[in-house]
Parts: sequence; C-alpha cells; structure tokens
Amino acid sequence: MKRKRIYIAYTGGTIGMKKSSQGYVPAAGFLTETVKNSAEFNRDEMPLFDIEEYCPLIDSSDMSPAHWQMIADDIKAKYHDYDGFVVLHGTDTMAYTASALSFMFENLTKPVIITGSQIPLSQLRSDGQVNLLNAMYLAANYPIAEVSLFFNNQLFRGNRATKIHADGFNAFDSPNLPPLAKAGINIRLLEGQLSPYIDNDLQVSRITPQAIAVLHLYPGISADVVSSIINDDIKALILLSFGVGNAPQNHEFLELLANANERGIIVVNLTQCLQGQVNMGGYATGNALLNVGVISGYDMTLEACLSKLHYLLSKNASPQSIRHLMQDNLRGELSR
Ligand SMILES: NC(=O)C[C@H](N)C(=O)O
Repeated sequence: MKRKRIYIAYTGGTIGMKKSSQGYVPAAGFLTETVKNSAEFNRDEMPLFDIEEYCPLIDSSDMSPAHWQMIADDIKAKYHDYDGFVVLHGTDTMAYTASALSFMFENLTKPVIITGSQIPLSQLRSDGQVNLLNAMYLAANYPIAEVSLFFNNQLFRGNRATKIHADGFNAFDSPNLPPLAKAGINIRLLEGQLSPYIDNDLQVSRITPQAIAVLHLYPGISADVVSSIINDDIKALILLSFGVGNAPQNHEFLELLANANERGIIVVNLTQCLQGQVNMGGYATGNALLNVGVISGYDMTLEACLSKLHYLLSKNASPQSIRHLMQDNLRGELSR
C-alpha cells in the first residue's frame, strides 16, 4: 500500500526546546534533525513526512491571531500535497490555537492534529516522541476530518480541549465531550468519525485581533471593578459565572451589563466550573442575566468561546447575528 504523506508545521513549544540560563527556549534545527534521523519515525509502518520549521520558533505564550492565520494559510497552501497535517505547538495556548483553527477551516476533509510535549525531546523522559509519533500515525491511519489535539494517548476534539495540568503528562482534558480516540495497545475510536478521502475546496476564514474582555466573577465583586472592564473599546465580554450561569443580583452590575448589551457588546455567559453547562433558566440569579441580554455559552471552553468570538467578529456581522451564531453549534464546540 502506498505510504501516506504527512505535513508537520512546527511552530515551537517545549517539544523542541533546549535549556538556557533563563529556562527553556526554542532551538532552531534541533527537533527537525532529531526526528528526521530517528529510526522510529522512519519505520515502514509510519507515513512519509516533511517538517516545515517556522521562523522564529516561539513559546506558545507568544501566539496571537496572526499566528493562527499563518498556520491556517500554510495548511491551505499544502492541502492537496498531503494526506494529513500535524501542528507542533507549545502546550500553554495549544487549546486556543486548536479552537481557532477549527472555526477558520471550512470543508475540512483531512485530519489536522495539534500536539507538543511537557518535557523537551532533548531531555530524559520526554513525552515528545510518543505524542508526535502517535499524532503522525493517527493522521495517516485514522483520518478524522477535524482539528483535533493529541496528548498523553488521547485524541480530543480541538475546540473541546483545555489545558488542565501545568506540569503533568496529562496536560489536556475534554471535560464536556469524550475523547475522539484513545491510544492503548489498540487505537479505539470513540467519538471520532473517519473521513472519506474526497477532495473538497478548503476555505480559510480570516481572523483579526479583537478586543474581548474576560471577567471572572467572585463573591463581592464591585460594580467599579466591573465598569473598569466594560469600556467602549471592547466588542465582547465573556462572563465567567457561578455554577449553571449565576451572578450577583446587584442592580448596578446588571445595569452595566444591560448598557453594554444596548451598545452592541456581545456578553456571553460561561460557567467557572470545568464541567457541565450554563442554564440561565435554572435560578433567578441566572435569569437576571438573561433579562439584560446576556447570551449562553452552553458548555463551551473559554478557549472555544474566545476564538469563536474572534472568528465571528472578524466577519463584521451584526451583533444580532453574532449573538445568534454564538449559541449555534458550528464545529461541534457546544452541546445544547
Ligand atoms: N509545554 C509547553 O510547550 C510549554 C511552553 N511554555 C509553550 O507553551 O510553548
């Protein structure tokens, strides 16, 4: 059987870093050489691959919407030459990039898997080899036509994944959707649907930076603190509320939200809880938010909500249509 071809877009992250006097920093050339010369990556059962090393390689804390665009455009340019795509990325903002890419790609019929590691390949006990090897193997043999994230033997839907561990190998979880696949002795598909290899016209939407505020509520938060965040420059506000979407009944606070809504600011309610979804009909404290025009983010991760807002605001749609689409399931990012 003809060997599949995988394109690896290497953006940076711990996986290819080396020690410096200031801590780990990306090291140009190192990962590409290591992988190209490794017997394991070149076994007959593995797909053929090319690695494109981005310049400069970055720690993912430096990622921005411009980088999301660069990655998406790069994959589009190579789309017809490869069977699948792996994006090597730092873990810190990996779930943001995975979410953003999931919205930017339309008509995706090939797998795009984003991965990285917690310990660099250059160090003992690195999780980098197993993450990259499995991501490549899955992209070639279990082509799930969506943007996914592989980490610690689990493949997650990209816009459902979130970083849950700062220093464990189990750095990611998908609290509101089972993994798409699990890699044990055998690879088990759970939620993932294998894609038929039909060539379709891949579309990439443009994303531009957007002024979006994120407000984490806490008991006793003052209206002054809230009003300092809701200024005229923001286009959207993500409210991280209590439980199923509840907030203080404070009149001034609700007034501020009502005014923001009237000015066209999109206010989305997400729960601070890791699992479960917003239901503003559950309690009077949630219903008050609904009454001032706050919309539900259901069970979206913060990463999915933030990148979905970027995606929709970049289209310059009306606030009304953005409010509507935010509550629609566009790429499997929410359950309702
Ligand atoms: N494990 C990692 O990749 C963390 C690193 N700071 C990054 O996100 O680039």
